[in-house]
Amino acid sequence: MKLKFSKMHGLGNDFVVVDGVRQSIELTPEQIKALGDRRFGIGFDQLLLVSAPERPENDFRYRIFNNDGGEVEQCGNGARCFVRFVTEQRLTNKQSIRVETAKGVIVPKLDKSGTVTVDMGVPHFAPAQIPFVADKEAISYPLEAAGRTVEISVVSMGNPHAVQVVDDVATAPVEEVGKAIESHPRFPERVNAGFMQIVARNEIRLRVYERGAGETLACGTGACAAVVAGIRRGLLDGAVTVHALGGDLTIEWAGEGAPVLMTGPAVTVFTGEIDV
Ligand SMILES: N[C@@H](CCC[C@H](N)C(=O)O)C(=O)O
Repeated sequence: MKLKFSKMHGLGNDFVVVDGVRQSIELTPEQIKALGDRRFGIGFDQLLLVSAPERPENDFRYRIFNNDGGEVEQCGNGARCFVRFVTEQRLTNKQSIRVETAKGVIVPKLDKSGTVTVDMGVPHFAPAQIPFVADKEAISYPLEAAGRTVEISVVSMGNPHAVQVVDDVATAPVEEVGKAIESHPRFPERVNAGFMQIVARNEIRLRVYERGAGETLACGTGACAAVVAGIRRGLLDGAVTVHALGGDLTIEWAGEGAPVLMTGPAVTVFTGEIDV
């Protein structure tokens, strides 16, 4: 089968985006893993499969796969690339698009400047909703990982996040500790591990060791989770610039029960066709 795709990125978090509206596509986890190989395949952090919605009031459905082949619930940078993709491919001319994900509908909007703002939905904190093994809900929890005790906040942005505050992201042991947290037994569905440095009440630096992909240059849901965790810990105010390795995002959150808004760029690098 010939598969047409676009190679895209959001701040260097890179994607292969596939049109499942006009092509009929079923990919196995092994095929996704092979396509994701940076030497023998195309290479990407996540593959996004765009298809027709299940419910008529929505515009599209999109499914997200990590480069280890596993399907996940949500992807912030991917949501922005999704909007640019359906616009560039002329699958819609709407500016505000309702898209079904594995964890509900999100509503990204393409701004006139070319950036995309996404309503990423309401964050959740109850251990069962992450899922995270804990006796009761708390703002933060001590966790043993890679021979140290770290203090993490847990946040579900549809997908699971564990965020810790560090003095300096440049020297934080992201690979070692991130890997240990990602597959820690207290996270039965694994987790994305965020390392956040507070620069000011409206500015952070962030690195994320992503579940199923390793450290990426940026993680949209990770940025949302970090800002929400920082606000709940009393360290940040409601609108924050997040400096990721690949560039900046703006994250806004009005507090408990409110949705998180994420604004940032989405770029098409090239289009192609590959045999699968
Ligand atoms: N890069 C993403 C998140 C992708 C999914 C994540 N690795 C998971 O397993 O939950 C983003 O921009 O949010």
